[in-house]
Amino acid sequence: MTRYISTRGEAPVLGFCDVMLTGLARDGGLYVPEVWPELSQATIASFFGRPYWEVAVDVIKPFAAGEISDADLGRMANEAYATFRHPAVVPLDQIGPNQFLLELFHGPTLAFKDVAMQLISRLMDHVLAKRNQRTTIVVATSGDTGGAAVDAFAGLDNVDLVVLFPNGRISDVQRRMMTTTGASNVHALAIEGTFDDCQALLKAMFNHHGFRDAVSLSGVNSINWARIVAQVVYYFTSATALGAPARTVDFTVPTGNFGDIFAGYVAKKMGLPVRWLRIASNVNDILPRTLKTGIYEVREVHASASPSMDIQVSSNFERLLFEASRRDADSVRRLMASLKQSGRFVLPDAMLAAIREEFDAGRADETETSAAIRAAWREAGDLVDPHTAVALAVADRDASDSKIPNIVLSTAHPAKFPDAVEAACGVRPQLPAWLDGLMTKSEHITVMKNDSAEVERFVRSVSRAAKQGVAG
Ligand SMILES: Cc1ncc(COP(=O)(O)O)c(C=O)c1O
Ligand SMILES: N[C@@H](CCOP(=O)(O)O)C(=O)O
Repeated sequence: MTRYISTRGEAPVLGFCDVMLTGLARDGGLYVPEVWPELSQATIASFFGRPYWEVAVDVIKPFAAGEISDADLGRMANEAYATFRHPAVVPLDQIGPNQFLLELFHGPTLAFKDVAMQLISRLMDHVLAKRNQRTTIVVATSGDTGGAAVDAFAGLDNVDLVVLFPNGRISDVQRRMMTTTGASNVHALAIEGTFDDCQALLKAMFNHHGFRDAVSLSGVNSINWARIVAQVVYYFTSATALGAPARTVDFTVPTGNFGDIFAGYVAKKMGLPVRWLRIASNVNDILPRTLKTGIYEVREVHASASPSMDIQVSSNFERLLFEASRRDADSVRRLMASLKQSGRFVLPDAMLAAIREEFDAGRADETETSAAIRAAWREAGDLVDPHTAVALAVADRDASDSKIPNIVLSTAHPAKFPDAVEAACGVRPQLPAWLDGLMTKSEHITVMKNDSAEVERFVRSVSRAAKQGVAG
Protein backbone atom coordinates (compact mmCIF):
# COMPACT_ATOMS: atom_id res chain seq x y z
CA MET A 1 0.00 0.00 0.00
CA THR A 2 1.36 3.46 -0.87
CA ARG A 3 1.55 5.72 2.16
CA TYR A 4 1.23 9.49 2.02
CA ILE A 5 3.03 12.07 4.14
CA SER A 6 2.41 15.78 4.64
CA THR A 7 4.77 18.44 3.29
CA ARG A 8 4.76 19.92 6.82
CA GLY A 9 5.56 16.61 8.53
CA GLU A 10 3.07 16.90 11.38
CA ALA A 11 -0.05 15.17 10.06
CA PRO A 12 -1.00 11.50 10.25
CA VAL A 13 0.45 9.25 7.54
CA LEU A 14 -2.48 8.02 5.42
CA GLY A 15 -3.35 5.65 2.59
CA PHE A 16 -4.77 6.70 -0.80
CA CYS A 17 -8.50 6.61 0.06
CA ASP A 18 -8.06 8.63 3.25
CA VAL A 19 -5.85 11.14 1.47
CA MET A 20 -8.50 11.52 -1.23
CA LEU A 21 -11.28 12.13 1.31
CA THR A 22 -9.10 14.35 3.50
CA GLY A 23 -7.97 17.02 1.02
CA LEU A 24 -5.64 19.29 3.00
CA ALA A 25 -3.48 17.59 5.66
CA ARG A 26 -4.39 18.42 9.27
CA ASP A 27 -1.12 20.33 9.76
CA GLY A 28 -2.02 22.64 6.83
CA GLY A 29 0.37 20.81 4.47
CA LEU A 30 -0.25 18.85 1.30
CA TYR A 31 0.01 15.10 0.96
CA VAL A 32 2.61 13.44 -1.28
CA PRO A 33 3.54 9.76 -1.61
CA GLU A 34 6.20 8.60 0.82
CA VAL A 35 8.08 7.09 -2.15
CA TRP A 36 7.66 7.99 -5.83
CA PRO A 37 6.54 4.91 -7.76
CA GLU A 38 8.57 4.33 -10.94
CA LEU A 39 7.39 2.81 -14.21
CA SER A 40 9.81 0.78 -16.32
CA GLN A 41 10.75 2.05 -19.76
CA ALA A 42 8.93 -0.97 -21.27
CA THR A 43 5.74 -0.08 -19.40
CA ILE A 44 5.95 3.53 -20.57
CA ALA A 45 6.56 2.42 -24.17
CA SER A 46 3.49 0.16 -23.97
CA PHE A 47 1.21 3.20 -23.50
CA PHE A 48 1.56 4.15 -27.17
CA GLY A 49 -1.72 3.72 -29.03
CA ARG A 50 -3.68 2.33 -26.08
CA PRO A 51 -7.08 3.67 -24.98
CA TYR A 52 -6.73 6.58 -22.57
CA TRP A 53 -8.59 4.84 -19.75
CA GLU A 54 -6.25 1.85 -19.88
CA VAL A 55 -3.19 4.08 -19.55
CA ALA A 56 -4.95 5.87 -16.67
CA VAL A 57 -5.22 2.55 -14.82
CA ASP A 58 -1.53 1.73 -15.31
CA VAL A 59 -0.38 5.18 -14.21
CA ILE A 60 -2.72 5.51 -11.21
CA LYS A 61 -2.65 1.97 -9.81
CA PRO A 62 0.74 2.22 -8.04
CA PHE A 63 -0.70 5.17 -6.08
CA ALA A 64 -3.89 3.34 -5.07
CA ALA A 65 -2.51 -0.20 -4.78
CA GLY A 66 -4.08 -2.31 -2.06
CA GLU A 67 -7.01 0.10 -1.69
CA ILE A 68 -8.81 0.28 -5.04
CA SER A 69 -8.79 -2.90 -7.12
CA ASP A 70 -7.54 -2.72 -10.71
CA ALA A 71 -10.98 -3.90 -11.87
CA ASP A 72 -12.80 -1.10 -10.00
CA LEU A 73 -10.27 1.47 -11.17
CA GLY A 74 -10.65 0.27 -14.76
CA ARG A 75 -14.45 0.42 -14.63
CA MET A 76 -14.42 3.94 -13.18
CA ALA A 77 -11.75 5.20 -15.60
CA ASN A 78 -13.68 3.76 -18.53
CA GLU A 79 -16.89 5.49 -17.40
CA ALA A 80 -15.11 8.77 -16.64
CA TYR A 81 -13.47 9.10 -20.05
CA ALA A 82 -16.62 8.01 -21.89
CA THR A 83 -17.99 11.45 -20.91
CA PHE A 84 -15.41 13.10 -23.20
CA ARG A 85 -16.58 14.18 -26.66
CA HIS A 86 -13.41 13.24 -28.52
CA PRO A 87 -12.53 9.60 -29.26
CA ALA A 88 -8.90 10.23 -28.25
CA VAL A 89 -10.11 11.93 -25.00
CA VAL A 90 -7.10 14.34 -25.09
CA PRO A 91 -6.00 14.67 -28.74
CA LEU A 92 -2.54 15.96 -29.65
CA ASP A 93 -2.18 18.26 -32.70
CA GLN A 94 1.00 19.38 -34.42
CA ILE A 95 1.03 23.17 -34.73
CA GLY A 96 4.58 23.76 -35.99
CA PRO A 97 7.98 22.14 -36.32
CA ASN A 98 8.46 20.38 -32.98
CA GLN A 99 5.43 22.22 -31.52
CA PHE A 100 2.34 20.35 -30.37
CA LEU A 101 -0.94 21.31 -28.71
CA LEU A 102 -2.50 18.89 -26.22
CA GLU A 103 -6.27 19.51 -26.19
CA LEU A 104 -7.52 18.87 -22.69
CA PHE A 105 -10.93 20.51 -23.08
CA HIS A 106 -13.20 17.86 -24.59
CA GLY A 107 -14.87 16.97 -21.28
CA PRO A 108 -18.32 18.06 -20.05
CA THR A 109 -17.27 21.54 -18.86
CA LEU A 110 -14.71 22.33 -21.55
CA ALA A 111 -11.59 22.59 -19.36
CA PHE A 112 -8.75 20.29 -18.32
CA LYS A 113 -10.26 20.01 -14.84
CA ASP A 114 -12.76 17.46 -16.19
CA VAL A 115 -9.94 14.95 -16.76
CA ALA A 116 -9.36 14.54 -13.03
CA MET A 117 -12.79 15.50 -11.72
CA GLN A 118 -14.76 12.93 -13.75
CA LEU A 119 -12.57 10.21 -12.29
CA ILE A 120 -12.32 11.36 -8.69
CA SER A 121 -16.06 11.90 -8.31
CA ARG A 122 -16.44 8.21 -9.15
CA LEU A 123 -13.59 7.20 -6.86
CA MET A 124 -14.93 9.25 -3.95
CA ASP A 125 -18.49 8.01 -4.42
CA HIS A 126 -17.19 4.43 -4.51
CA VAL A 127 -15.20 4.85 -1.26
CA LEU A 128 -17.99 6.77 0.54
CA ALA A 129 -20.56 4.10 -0.40
CA LYS A 130 -18.27 1.33 0.85
CA ARG A 131 -17.72 3.17 4.12
CA ASN A 132 -21.35 4.26 4.42
CA GLN A 133 -20.15 7.87 4.86
CA ARG A 134 -21.22 11.30 3.69
CA THR A 135 -18.92 14.23 2.99
CA THR A 136 -19.14 17.97 2.40
CA ILE A 137 -16.88 19.18 -0.38
CA VAL A 138 -15.91 22.84 -0.50
CA VAL A 139 -14.12 24.05 -3.63
CA ALA A 140 -12.39 27.37 -4.28
CA THR A 141 -12.43 28.25 -7.95
CA SER A 142 -11.20 30.93 -10.28
CA GLY A 143 -13.73 29.56 -12.76
CA ASP A 144 -12.97 26.09 -14.10
CA THR A 145 -12.49 23.75 -11.12
CA GLY A 146 -15.91 24.78 -9.81
CA GLY A 147 -17.79 23.96 -13.02
CA ALA A 148 -15.99 20.64 -13.37
CA ALA A 149 -16.82 19.74 -9.76
CA VAL A 150 -20.48 20.72 -10.18
CA ASP A 151 -20.81 18.52 -13.25
CA ALA A 152 -19.00 15.60 -11.62
CA PHE A 153 -20.69 15.68 -8.18
CA ALA A 154 -24.21 17.00 -8.93
CA GLY A 155 -26.86 14.63 -7.67
CA LEU A 156 -24.54 12.34 -5.65
CA ASP A 157 -26.34 11.24 -2.51
CA ASN A 158 -23.24 11.07 -0.30
CA VAL A 159 -21.88 14.49 -1.22
CA ASP A 160 -22.86 18.11 -0.62
CA LEU A 161 -20.85 20.52 -2.73
CA VAL A 162 -20.22 24.21 -2.00
CA VAL A 163 -18.35 26.22 -4.62
CA LEU A 164 -16.68 29.54 -3.74
CA PHE A 165 -15.89 31.81 -6.69
CA PRO A 166 -14.74 35.44 -6.88
CA ASN A 167 -17.81 37.54 -7.66
CA GLY A 168 -17.58 39.29 -11.04
CA ARG A 169 -14.13 37.90 -11.88
CA ILE A 170 -15.03 34.88 -14.00
CA SER A 171 -16.61 34.53 -17.44
CA ASP A 172 -20.41 34.21 -17.87
CA VAL A 173 -20.03 30.68 -19.23
CA GLN A 174 -17.89 29.65 -16.26
CA ARG A 175 -20.38 31.12 -13.78
CA ARG A 176 -23.39 29.54 -15.45
CA MET A 177 -21.77 26.10 -15.37
CA MET A 178 -21.81 26.43 -11.57
CA THR A 179 -25.14 28.16 -11.03
CA THR A 180 -27.63 26.50 -13.37
CA THR A 181 -27.44 22.82 -12.48
CA GLY A 182 -30.57 22.78 -10.33
CA ALA A 183 -29.12 19.89 -8.26
CA SER A 184 -30.14 20.13 -4.61
CA ASN A 185 -26.66 19.08 -3.36
CA VAL A 186 -24.86 21.94 -5.19
CA HIS A 187 -24.47 25.46 -3.75
CA ALA A 188 -22.69 28.33 -5.54
CA LEU A 189 -21.29 31.16 -3.38
CA ALA A 190 -20.07 34.34 -5.07
CA ILE A 191 -17.47 35.75 -2.68
CA GLU A 192 -16.72 39.48 -2.60
CA GLY A 193 -12.99 39.07 -3.20
CA THR A 194 -10.39 37.35 -5.37
CA PHE A 195 -9.64 33.69 -6.00
CA ASP A 196 -6.85 33.93 -3.41
CA ASP A 197 -9.48 35.05 -0.87
CA CYS A 198 -11.65 32.03 -1.78
CA GLN A 199 -8.67 29.69 -1.42
CA ALA A 200 -7.75 31.28 1.94
CA LEU A 201 -11.35 30.77 3.16
CA LEU A 202 -11.14 27.13 2.14
CA LYS A 203 -7.81 26.58 3.89
CA ALA A 204 -9.14 28.30 7.01
CA MET A 205 -12.04 25.83 7.05
CA PHE A 206 -9.61 22.92 6.80
CA ASN A 207 -7.48 24.37 9.60
CA HIS A 208 -10.54 24.84 11.85
CA HIS A 209 -10.59 21.23 13.03
CA GLY A 210 -13.85 21.39 14.94
CA PHE A 211 -15.68 22.64 11.87
CA ARG A 212 -13.81 20.31 9.56
CA ASP A 213 -14.85 17.26 11.56
CA ALA A 214 -18.43 18.44 12.09
CA VAL A 215 -19.16 18.70 8.36
CA SER A 216 -16.79 15.88 7.31
CA LEU A 217 -14.96 18.33 5.07
CA SER A 218 -13.32 17.28 1.80
CA GLY A 219 -11.76 19.27 -1.00
CA VAL A 220 -11.34 18.59 -4.70
CA ASN A 221 -8.99 21.42 -5.54
CA SER A 222 -5.51 20.35 -6.53
CA ILE A 223 -4.55 20.37 -2.86
CA ASN A 224 -6.16 16.91 -3.09
CA TRP A 225 -3.52 14.40 -4.18
CA ALA A 226 -6.09 12.43 -6.21
CA ARG A 227 -6.52 15.47 -8.51
CA ILE A 228 -2.80 15.57 -9.25
CA VAL A 229 -2.45 11.88 -9.89
CA ALA A 230 -5.30 11.83 -12.40
CA GLN A 231 -3.62 14.68 -14.30
CA VAL A 232 -0.30 12.80 -14.54
CA VAL A 233 -1.83 10.46 -17.14
CA TYR A 234 -1.94 12.88 -20.07
CA TYR A 235 1.74 13.70 -19.70
CA PHE A 236 2.40 10.03 -20.42
CA THR A 237 -0.07 9.65 -23.28
CA SER A 238 1.12 12.79 -25.10
CA ALA A 239 4.85 12.09 -24.66
CA THR A 240 4.55 8.45 -25.76
CA ALA A 241 2.59 9.59 -28.83
CA LEU A 242 5.77 11.51 -29.79
CA GLY A 243 8.18 8.64 -29.16
CA ALA A 244 8.85 8.63 -25.42
CA PRO A 245 10.53 7.00 -23.62
CA ALA A 246 13.01 6.78 -26.52
CA ARG A 247 12.55 10.52 -27.07
CA THR A 248 12.70 13.36 -24.52
CA VAL A 249 10.03 16.09 -24.58
CA ASP A 250 9.38 19.53 -23.09
CA PHE A 251 6.03 20.76 -21.75
CA THR A 252 4.77 24.34 -21.61
CA VAL A 253 1.93 24.65 -19.10
CA PRO A 254 -0.35 27.62 -18.42
CA THR A 255 -0.03 27.87 -14.67
CA GLY A 256 -1.97 29.29 -11.72
CA ASN A 257 -2.25 27.02 -8.71
CA PHE A 258 0.74 24.93 -9.93
CA GLY A 259 -1.29 21.69 -9.88
CA ASP A 260 -1.16 20.88 -13.57
CA ILE A 261 2.55 21.44 -13.99
CA PHE A 262 3.26 19.59 -10.75
CA ALA A 263 1.52 16.59 -12.35
CA GLY A 264 4.15 16.85 -15.11
CA TYR A 265 6.87 16.83 -12.47
CA VAL A 266 5.34 13.65 -11.01
CA ALA A 267 5.37 12.02 -14.47
CA LYS A 268 9.08 12.84 -14.67
CA LYS A 269 9.68 11.38 -11.20
CA MET A 270 7.93 8.21 -12.39
CA GLY A 271 10.35 7.83 -15.28
CA LEU A 272 9.01 9.92 -18.19
CA PRO A 273 11.93 11.61 -19.99
CA VAL A 274 11.06 15.30 -19.73
CA ARG A 275 13.67 18.05 -20.14
CA TRP A 276 11.91 21.32 -19.31
CA LEU A 277 8.67 21.88 -17.50
CA ARG A 278 7.98 25.44 -18.62
CA ILE A 279 5.69 27.53 -16.41
CA ALA A 280 3.60 30.03 -18.42
CA SER A 281 1.99 32.80 -16.36
CA ASN A 282 -0.20 35.75 -17.21
CA VAL A 283 0.41 39.18 -15.64
CA ASN A 284 -0.02 37.54 -12.23
CA ASP A 285 3.53 36.33 -12.55
CA ILE A 286 4.59 35.32 -9.04
CA LEU A 287 6.17 32.07 -10.28
CA PRO A 288 8.37 33.53 -13.07
CA ARG A 289 9.47 36.23 -10.59
CA THR A 290 10.32 33.55 -8.03
CA LEU A 291 12.39 31.55 -10.50
CA LYS A 292 14.23 34.68 -11.55
CA THR A 293 14.89 36.24 -8.14
CA GLY A 294 14.48 33.44 -5.59
CA ILE A 295 11.91 35.58 -3.77
CA TYR A 296 8.31 34.38 -3.61
CA GLU A 297 6.36 37.55 -3.00
CA VAL A 298 2.60 37.96 -3.11
CA ARG A 299 1.41 41.11 -4.89
CA GLU A 300 -2.00 42.48 -5.77
CA VAL A 301 -3.98 40.27 -8.18
CA HIS A 302 -4.76 41.85 -11.56
CA ALA A 303 -7.86 40.84 -13.49
CA SER A 304 -6.75 39.45 -16.86
CA ALA A 305 -8.24 37.90 -20.00
CA SER A 306 -7.20 34.51 -18.58
CA PRO A 307 -9.10 34.78 -15.28
CA SER A 308 -8.60 31.19 -14.16
CA MET A 309 -4.90 32.02 -13.69
CA ASP A 310 -5.48 35.24 -11.76
CA ILE A 311 -3.78 33.69 -8.75
CA GLN A 312 -0.94 34.78 -6.48
CA VAL A 313 -0.77 32.04 -3.87
CA SER A 314 0.01 28.90 -5.89
CA SER A 315 -0.95 26.10 -3.52
CA ASN A 316 0.99 23.29 -5.13
CA PHE A 317 4.26 25.17 -5.11
CA GLU A 318 4.46 23.84 -1.55
CA ARG A 319 4.75 20.30 -2.93
CA LEU A 320 7.70 21.43 -5.06
CA LEU A 321 9.31 23.19 -2.10
CA PHE A 322 9.15 19.90 -0.21
CA GLU A 323 10.95 18.11 -3.05
CA ALA A 324 13.46 20.91 -3.65
CA SER A 325 14.37 20.90 0.06
CA ARG A 326 15.02 17.13 -0.17
CA ARG A 327 11.82 16.54 1.73
CA ASP A 328 12.73 18.69 4.69
CA ALA A 329 9.37 19.45 6.33
CA ASP A 330 11.01 21.89 8.80
CA SER A 331 12.17 24.08 5.91
CA VAL A 332 8.73 23.98 4.32
CA ARG A 333 7.09 24.96 7.61
CA ARG A 334 9.53 27.87 7.98
CA LEU A 335 8.87 29.16 4.45
CA MET A 336 5.11 28.84 4.88
CA ALA A 337 5.21 30.62 8.23
CA SER A 338 7.13 33.48 6.59
CA LEU A 339 4.55 33.62 3.77
CA LYS A 340 1.73 33.82 6.28
CA GLN A 341 3.44 36.48 8.34
CA SER A 342 4.93 38.74 5.67
CA GLY A 343 3.46 37.66 2.31
CA ARG A 344 6.90 36.53 1.09
CA PHE A 345 9.74 34.12 1.56
CA VAL A 346 13.28 33.87 0.24
CA LEU A 347 14.29 30.52 -1.23
CA PRO A 348 17.57 29.09 0.06
CA ASP A 349 20.12 28.89 -2.80
CA ALA A 350 20.14 25.09 -2.97
CA MET A 351 16.36 24.95 -3.29
CA LEU A 352 16.31 27.60 -6.00
CA ALA A 353 19.04 25.74 -7.92
CA ALA A 354 17.10 22.46 -7.64
CA ILE A 355 13.95 24.12 -8.99
CA ARG A 356 15.84 25.81 -11.85
CA GLU A 357 17.22 22.42 -12.93
CA GLU A 358 13.73 21.20 -13.82
CA PHE A 359 11.61 24.29 -14.44
CA ASP A 360 11.80 27.24 -16.78
CA ALA A 361 9.26 30.09 -16.58
CA GLY A 362 7.88 32.90 -18.68
CA ARG A 363 5.04 35.40 -18.59
CA ALA A 364 2.75 36.81 -21.24
CA ASP A 365 1.05 40.16 -20.70
CA GLU A 366 -2.40 41.03 -22.01
CA THR A 367 -1.12 42.35 -25.36
CA GLU A 368 0.98 39.23 -25.95
CA THR A 369 -1.93 36.96 -24.99
CA SER A 370 -4.24 38.70 -27.39
CA ALA A 371 -1.58 38.59 -30.16
CA ALA A 372 -1.20 34.83 -29.61
CA ILE A 373 -4.97 34.31 -30.04
CA ARG A 374 -4.86 36.38 -33.24
CA ALA A 375 -1.80 34.55 -34.59
CA ALA A 376 -3.32 31.11 -33.96
CA TRP A 377 -6.43 32.17 -35.86
CA ARG A 378 -4.74 33.95 -38.76
CA GLU A 379 -1.87 31.52 -39.27
CA ALA A 380 -3.56 28.18 -38.61
CA GLY A 381 -7.32 28.82 -38.43
CA ASP A 382 -7.31 27.68 -34.77
CA LEU A 383 -9.41 29.41 -32.13
CA VAL A 384 -7.59 29.15 -28.80
CA ASP A 385 -8.70 30.22 -25.36
CA PRO A 386 -6.73 32.94 -23.48
CA HIS A 387 -5.08 30.49 -21.03
CA THR A 388 -3.76 28.39 -23.90
CA ALA A 389 -2.72 31.65 -25.59
CA VAL A 390 -0.57 32.58 -22.58
CA ALA A 391 1.30 29.28 -23.00
CA LEU A 392 1.57 29.71 -26.77
CA ALA A 393 3.04 33.19 -26.33
CA VAL A 394 5.63 31.90 -23.84
CA ALA A 395 6.47 28.88 -26.01
CA ASP A 396 6.81 31.07 -29.08
CA ARG A 397 9.36 33.23 -27.30
CA ASP A 398 11.26 30.52 -25.39
CA ALA A 399 10.82 27.22 -27.25
CA SER A 400 10.27 27.97 -30.93
CA ASP A 401 13.69 26.76 -32.11
CA SER A 402 13.75 23.72 -29.83
CA LYS A 403 15.23 20.48 -31.20
CA ILE A 404 13.07 18.66 -28.68
CA PRO A 405 9.29 18.36 -29.15
CA ASN A 406 7.47 20.95 -27.05
CA ILE A 407 3.96 20.05 -25.91
CA VAL A 408 1.79 23.06 -25.02
CA LEU A 409 -1.16 22.22 -22.79
CA SER A 410 -4.41 23.64 -24.14
CA THR A 411 -6.45 23.85 -20.99
CA ALA A 412 -9.83 25.29 -21.99
CA HIS A 413 -12.21 25.53 -24.94
CA PRO A 414 -12.29 29.00 -26.52
CA ALA A 415 -16.08 29.19 -26.12
CA LYS A 416 -15.64 29.49 -22.34
CA PHE A 417 -14.09 32.92 -22.94
CA PRO A 418 -15.93 34.21 -26.04
CA ASP A 419 -15.49 37.92 -25.26
CA ALA A 420 -11.70 37.74 -24.93
CA VAL A 421 -11.35 35.56 -28.02
CA GLU A 422 -13.60 37.79 -30.12
CA ALA A 423 -11.82 40.93 -28.94
CA ALA A 424 -8.48 39.44 -29.99
CA CYS A 425 -9.30 37.91 -33.38
CA GLY A 426 -12.78 39.11 -34.39
CA VAL A 427 -14.37 35.64 -34.28
CA ARG A 428 -16.83 34.64 -31.57
CA PRO A 429 -16.39 30.97 -30.65
CA GLN A 430 -19.65 29.05 -30.24
CA LEU A 431 -20.49 26.64 -27.44
CA PRO A 432 -20.89 23.02 -28.58
CA ALA A 433 -24.51 22.12 -29.37
CA TRP A 434 -24.77 19.86 -26.29
CA LEU A 435 -24.50 22.96 -24.09
CA ASP A 436 -27.50 24.62 -25.79
CA GLY A 437 -29.61 26.34 -23.18
CA LEU A 438 -26.75 27.07 -20.76
CA MET A 439 -26.93 30.82 -21.34
CA THR A 440 -30.69 31.06 -20.72
CA LYS A 441 -31.23 28.71 -17.74
CA SER A 442 -32.05 30.37 -14.41
CA GLU A 443 -29.18 30.82 -11.97
CA HIS A 444 -28.96 30.12 -8.24
CA ILE A 445 -26.23 32.13 -6.49
CA THR A 446 -25.68 33.35 -2.95
CA VAL A 447 -23.46 36.43 -2.77
CA MET A 448 -21.37 36.54 0.39
CA LYS A 449 -18.74 38.72 2.06
CA ASN A 450 -15.17 37.45 2.37
CA ASP A 451 -15.91 36.36 5.92
CA SER A 452 -14.83 33.01 7.28
CA ALA A 453 -17.50 32.74 9.98
CA GLU A 454 -20.30 33.57 7.56
CA VAL A 455 -19.09 31.06 4.98
CA GLU A 456 -18.69 28.35 7.62
CA ARG A 457 -22.26 29.02 8.81
CA PHE A 458 -23.52 28.58 5.28
CA VAL A 459 -21.56 25.36 4.70
CA ARG A 460 -22.78 23.91 7.99
CA SER A 461 -26.38 24.78 7.10
CA VAL A 462 -26.28 22.77 3.85
CA SER A 463 -24.13 19.88 5.07
CA ARG A 464 -26.10 16.66 5.46
CA ALA A 465 -23.03 15.08 7.07
CA ALA A 466 -23.23 17.75 9.80
CA LYS A 467 -26.95 17.12 10.30
CA GLN A 468 -26.33 13.40 10.69
CA GLY A 469 -23.42 14.02 13.06
CA VAL A 470 -21.02 12.09 10.82
CA ALA A 471 -17.43 12.72 11.85
CA GLY A 472 -14.94 13.02 8.96
C1 LIG B 1 -8.11 27.06 -18.16
C2 LIG B 1 -7.05 26.98 -17.13
N1 LIG B 1 -5.78 26.95 -17.52
C3 LIG B 1 -4.77 26.88 -16.62
C4 LIG B 1 -5.01 26.85 -15.27
C5 LIG B 1 -3.85 26.73 -14.34
O1 LIG B 1 -3.77 25.43 -13.81
P1 LIG B 1 -3.09 25.17 -12.38
O2 LIG B 1 -3.90 25.92 -11.40
O3 LIG B 1 -3.17 23.72 -12.20
O4 LIG B 1 -1.71 25.71 -12.50
C6 LIG B 1 -6.34 26.88 -14.82
C7 LIG B 1 -6.70 26.83 -13.38
O5 LIG B 1 -5.94 26.83 -12.49
C8 LIG B 1 -7.38 26.92 -15.76
O6 LIG B 1 -8.64 26.89 -15.38
N1 LIG C 1 -7.85 27.75 -12.08
C1 LIG C 1 -8.47 27.04 -11.05
C2 LIG C 1 -8.04 27.46 -9.67
C3 LIG C 1 -8.11 26.34 -8.71
O1 LIG C 1 -7.18 25.39 -9.11
P1 LIG C 1 -7.13 23.91 -8.62
O2 LIG C 1 -6.48 23.19 -9.75
O3 LIG C 1 -6.35 23.92 -7.38
O4 LIG C 1 -8.51 23.40 -8.39
C4 LIG C 1 -9.97 27.10 -11.27
O5 LIG C 1 -10.36 27.16 -12.40
O6 LIG C 1 -10.73 27.10 -10.34
